[in-house]
Amino acid sequence: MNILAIDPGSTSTKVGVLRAGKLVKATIEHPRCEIESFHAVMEQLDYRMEHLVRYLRETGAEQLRWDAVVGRGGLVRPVPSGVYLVEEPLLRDLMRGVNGEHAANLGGVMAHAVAARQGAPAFVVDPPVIDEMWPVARISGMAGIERRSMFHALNQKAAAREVARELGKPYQELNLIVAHMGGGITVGAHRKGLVVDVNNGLNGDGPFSPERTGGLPVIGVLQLVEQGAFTTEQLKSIVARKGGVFSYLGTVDLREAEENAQKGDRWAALVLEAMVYQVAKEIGALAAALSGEVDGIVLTGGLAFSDAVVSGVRRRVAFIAPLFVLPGEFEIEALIGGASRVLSGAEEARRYPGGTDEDRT
Ligand SMILES: Nc1ncnc2c1ncn2[C@@H]1O[C@H](COP(=O)(O)OP(=O)(O)O)[C@@H](O)[C@H]1O
Ligand SMILES: CCCC(=O)OP(=O)(O)O
Repeated sequence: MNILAIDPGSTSTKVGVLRAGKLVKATIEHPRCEIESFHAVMEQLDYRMEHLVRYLRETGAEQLRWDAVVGRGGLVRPVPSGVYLVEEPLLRDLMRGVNGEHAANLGGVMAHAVAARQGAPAFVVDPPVIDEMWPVARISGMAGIERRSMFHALNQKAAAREVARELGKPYQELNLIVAHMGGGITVGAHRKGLVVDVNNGLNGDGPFSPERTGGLPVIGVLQLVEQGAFTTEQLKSIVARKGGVFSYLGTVDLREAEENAQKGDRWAALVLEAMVYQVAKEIGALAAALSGEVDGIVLTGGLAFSDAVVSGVRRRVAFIAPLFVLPGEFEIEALIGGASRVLSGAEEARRYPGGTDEDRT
């Protein structure tokens, strides 16, 4: 089988080519200044496609006949976990960004563009909006504002399934707490195969991260608006891209922040300790949500490469359950895996619902 996987991130496009059973992965980096010259995510489509096509040409993959092309799913309407065929309603919702702007919206659109040239199917797998939250987790504390499922679903599910394999049990029989710790951080309670509670990774919820604020004291935010310190657009950008470690230390690179802390920068050390503390608190909260019935805690994402982060979280949560550390992310493998399961008939591709405005929540 030949499968192409496309995983657009904020400043890179990760690519996976499965060819004769062998997976080759690559990261196409996009300089921040080039990305920032676009106003909207979808305006980057031609730019990202040019880079992708050049990569495929240079690696000799342009000539391949794809059995499927699979992209990271975006911020579409809430859907159950699974592999989705990219058809008109899904394509339209990705392009409109019905649930928000994010580079991931480009994944399914790019996959469709490549696949359509050859009449191959295009898929997305476990988009960030998959919604398995139980009703009690949806109540926010204010009528009219609902907590919504928006998280690193693809990597969290892949990491959880990997730990289930290690434990020799089906994912559907385990209770796991998975912390994806990258530029953004989401922590999910996986109860018997369903993510029943998770912080919204983009809208200001949960722990702060290298580039996101996480949950903030609401009155403090309102005061900033009243004082005219920021427009709402600026605040949204801080919440999603320029908050967290960046707002305190001026970098989103944890290695740089750790180096400064090791050289004696006590403020940097305190900020990093606070991030670790908030991750541990989130894990503890979800342990309570699962009534203490936790088979394992999984740490994944780029920050799981950091000994200081892992040992800091371990120190505070080891009493709950055994810790599994899977540094980095497995999104390309999860995309290829999803497409392979559909092509081999092990799983049926799901159809994204019709997509009329009336349907939308
Ligand atoms: N070896 C490492 N030690 C500490 N931090 C690391 C290491 N490798 C990557 N990181 C940090 O992980 C974060 C990026 O994680 P990643 O999962 O790649 O995020 P994303 O996919 O969200 O961009 C950055 O803050 C980066 O500095
Ligand atoms: C939480 C939704 C997905 C997301 O935020 O991904 P990145 O952290 O890779 O931007």
